[in-house]
Amino acid sequence: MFCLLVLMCFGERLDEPAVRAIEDAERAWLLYISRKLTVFFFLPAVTKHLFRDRLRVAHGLRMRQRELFVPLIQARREYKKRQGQAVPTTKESETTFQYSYVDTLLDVTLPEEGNRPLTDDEIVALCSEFLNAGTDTTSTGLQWIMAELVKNPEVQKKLYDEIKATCGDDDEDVSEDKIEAARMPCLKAVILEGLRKHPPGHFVLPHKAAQDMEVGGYLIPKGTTVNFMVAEMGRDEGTWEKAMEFVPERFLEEDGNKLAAVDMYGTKGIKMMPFGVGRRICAGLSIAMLHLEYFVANMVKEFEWKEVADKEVDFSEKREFTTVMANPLCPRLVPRN
Ligand code: HEM
Repeated sequence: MFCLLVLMCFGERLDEPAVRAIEDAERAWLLYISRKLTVFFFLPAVTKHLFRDRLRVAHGLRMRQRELFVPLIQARREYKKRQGQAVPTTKESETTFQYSYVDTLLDVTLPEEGNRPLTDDEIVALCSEFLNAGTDTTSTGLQWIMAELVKNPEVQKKLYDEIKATCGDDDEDVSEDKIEAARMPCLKAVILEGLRKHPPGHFVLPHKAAQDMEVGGYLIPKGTTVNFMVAEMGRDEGTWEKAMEFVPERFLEEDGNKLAAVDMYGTKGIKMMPFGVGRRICAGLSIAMLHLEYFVANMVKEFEWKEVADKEVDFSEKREFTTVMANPLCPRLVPRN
């Protein structure tokens, strides 16, 4: 997942050591900021003096990201300059992709600051956010979904039948085009049910009340930090029948052949919000859904996922950057052919 996100971010297919170096730098940054920097939410004018060593360490970690990212950003700047000219048949054309997230950042200008472009430091921070936001979330979601498929073989069988009906005896991947063309309602329902029961983030990012609000008789004063109990919403027995069971059919029309209307954006009402809702909704919702559909479909197409006797699926949770399986999934994979 990380390799894929690095490619999308910088538009370059890097070799394994280079990807690992970026992954290590990102993990170190993420662990440090989530464990040590939350203290600065409180009285920052005071805490920034009391805990200045923490700021120094965080600065060092950011410099490491800078060291790794800036050459890639610079390469992309030069690639963009050359675009329009004939692309030479060199190593570059095999490993360099036509579009990347960095390209979009290089095009950004800030009208309120005299139309200046983003600085390298700002681009580094945004790339870091992109890599962190898009990897652990999707891989955590994927692990929970596969765990449910191991525990519910009859659902896995239904999904495999849908995949076979879509691909026939085709040996190739279940491609994005096939998923879109065939619609694959069972696949989509499995993903939605997985995200309802096991949202990778049990909270969204901290939000702030823009004005005084009354909610359920309580005053939320302007400026208050607020958050939302994402997991509890998806597991609410008042909203969802058999909330703690894995029932993808709840997202299908009665005849089971069509996906029922699902409002992931919260425009009509909010019953689950694994990606948040409203203005700050996950910027990667569509790509995340596509990644989950693609990986689940292909992993089920290639293997039957079975429970192992002394390594039963354990749905206990552990809070890391996302809420992961406390005891990671250890299934037996039986090749389909
Ligand atoms: C299953 C996978 C994913 C889940 C469950 C997920 C969930 C979320 C959630 C809950 C938020 C916070 C929303 C809020 O504060 O209201 C968020 C924000 C964000 N996500 Fe995702 N995400 C996923 C995948 C991705 C991917 C693949 C990308 C990028 C490629 C991405 C990029 C972002 C960004 C940039 C933000 C910050 C948006 C902002 O602050 O305005 N996410 N995501």
